[in-house]
Amino acid sequence: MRHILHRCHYHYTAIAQSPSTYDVLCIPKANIYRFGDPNSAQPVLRDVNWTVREGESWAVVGSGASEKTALLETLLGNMRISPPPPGGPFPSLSLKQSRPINESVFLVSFAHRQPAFSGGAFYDYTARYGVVREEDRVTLRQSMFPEESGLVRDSIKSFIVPNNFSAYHEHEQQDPTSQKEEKARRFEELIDKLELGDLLDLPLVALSNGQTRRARIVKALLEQPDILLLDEPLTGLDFKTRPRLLSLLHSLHASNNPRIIMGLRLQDPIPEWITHIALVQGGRVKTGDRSMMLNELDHAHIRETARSAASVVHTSNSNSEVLVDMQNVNVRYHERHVLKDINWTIRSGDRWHLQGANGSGKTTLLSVLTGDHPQSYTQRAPTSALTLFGIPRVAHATVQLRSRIGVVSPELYNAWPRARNMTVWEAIATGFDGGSSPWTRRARRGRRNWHARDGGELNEGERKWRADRVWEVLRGLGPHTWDGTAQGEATLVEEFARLSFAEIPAGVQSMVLLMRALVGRPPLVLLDEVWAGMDEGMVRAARAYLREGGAVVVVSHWEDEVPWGVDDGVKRFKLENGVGTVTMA
Ligand SMILES: Nc1ncnc2c1ncn2[C@@H]1O[C@H](COP(=O)(O)OP(=O)(O)OP(=O)(O)O)[C@@H](O)[C@H]1O
Repeated sequence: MRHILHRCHYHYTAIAQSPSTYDVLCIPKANIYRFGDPNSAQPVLRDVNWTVREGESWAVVGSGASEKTALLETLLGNMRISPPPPGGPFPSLSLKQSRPINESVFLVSFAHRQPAFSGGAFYDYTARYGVVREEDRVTLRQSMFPEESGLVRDSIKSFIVPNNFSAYHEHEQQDPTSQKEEKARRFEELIDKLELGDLLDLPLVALSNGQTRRARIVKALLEQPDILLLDEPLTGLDFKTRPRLLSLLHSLHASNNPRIIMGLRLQDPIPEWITHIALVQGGRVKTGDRSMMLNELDHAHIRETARSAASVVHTSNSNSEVLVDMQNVNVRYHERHVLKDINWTIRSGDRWHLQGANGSGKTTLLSVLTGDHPQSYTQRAPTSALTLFGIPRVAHATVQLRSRIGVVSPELYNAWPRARNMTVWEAIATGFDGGSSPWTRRARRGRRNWHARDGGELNEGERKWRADRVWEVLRGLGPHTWDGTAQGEATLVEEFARLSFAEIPAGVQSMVLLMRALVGRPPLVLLDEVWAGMDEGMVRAARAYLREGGAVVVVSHWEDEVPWGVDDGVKRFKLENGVGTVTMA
């Protein structure tokens, strides 16, 4: 594609012109490097030539989450632009020069989920389901107004600018009371538009994934940035919330309050109000208006083929073994009755799509099924029953259930320890027992041996089976499968297995956690929002791989992310107002 070399227009030079000609951002023909890397190093992005003008609405679309994120990070000032844009190291030009970049440009990313806050240790995310601990009691409302809720100590209050309104609206010079009122008014409006009103007094830890994501967007908007970068904002949002959010973002963007730039995956639909697209692929950025770039996207976007691939091998029938049997299962948190008399049977070979709006109880239901939820113990006769693998839940040790149910979920991803020096191979191998280390304590002191399910060590035959199985999964889902060529399998797989888990990109970490869930050949696999952050090639490889194997439950708000079609006999379990219903596809 022919690149037009843009000249950057500063705010102060453009001010006499029509407002539509202002440049909001400008990177004029430059390479992007990580800070600390010299110009002789390999740039993260090459020959970027990109101008965003006032009035344009941009999406940054990328095939790999890491490249797309690199461009968004550049806008945040976290990458080095060489040569730098005229007037300074940052690409944002039309903004108030007096405002530091960390106040004027914000990024809220759903592609790269929050890493664990636990300094590298595995933290117990199941704590959310039990009695909420004192330190987790911060409510949604308090988190939005920390300076007023006692969460900020008096001694540091004077260092906090109540909000950024005075810096932002220099000419308005609002007094502190009207600033507060304005912030409160905006808060009410946003809470209403994103339907968070009923949740304001819940502890943050009690919010579902979709509720948390909406809350993070509100929090960022209350900080009044000039530009809000939203990376994959539709991830994990239910189908009713998506148009609401998009319409809110459109109206905010139209009034420059703030300007929105969206990060999207190649496979995501482009909202109709987006006028321009920056396509990040193979270390280069192509930019242009919507109609021109949609052609580029079609070209870049290899349509999913897995659905039409060879038909599935394993399917269930009414004689297949019952793995899970729920009879009148209920979960309550005080007056909130989240699951009401749920009846659900999962058989060997079943393919389930678990559906329901944000907050409808999907994660809660899965946590009952894995035995992580304390209320899984209270589902007993005569009122209810929870039978797992043929025996009542209460008769199972929870650790044993972990080796029989493979799980990938946002909670697991967030909680996964990253500071430890764990290789990709070891991370996958933890899947046999569902813990976070494959080795016994003694092994860590020098003699490496596998954990066994009873806490002891394994014999040689079992050790060999496990090691072979890790390599098998790596061959089935490793990097050579993501580009569809399957080239260089042996070398790629070996090199990949040796990488540090903590240092691979977020989408690749998701892929490794999927391999971990599958490695032990568990009879039941639960995949909750498993595709977040993965690029299209990974999704395609994973979907093709998942067409075989044991019973699988997929949680996704996107019908086309479910790896099976009608012909594969996929069944749907839908939660609505706490009630579950089964529908066949
Ligand atoms: N400790 C708690 N106290 C009160 N309510 C809670 C608690 N934990 C969860 N909830 C509520 O239970 C409901 C179900 O949450 P859950 O995480 O199961 O939803 P979900 O269907 O998985 O949503 P999403 O699609 O957003 O991930 C939510 O409305 C949530 O706020």
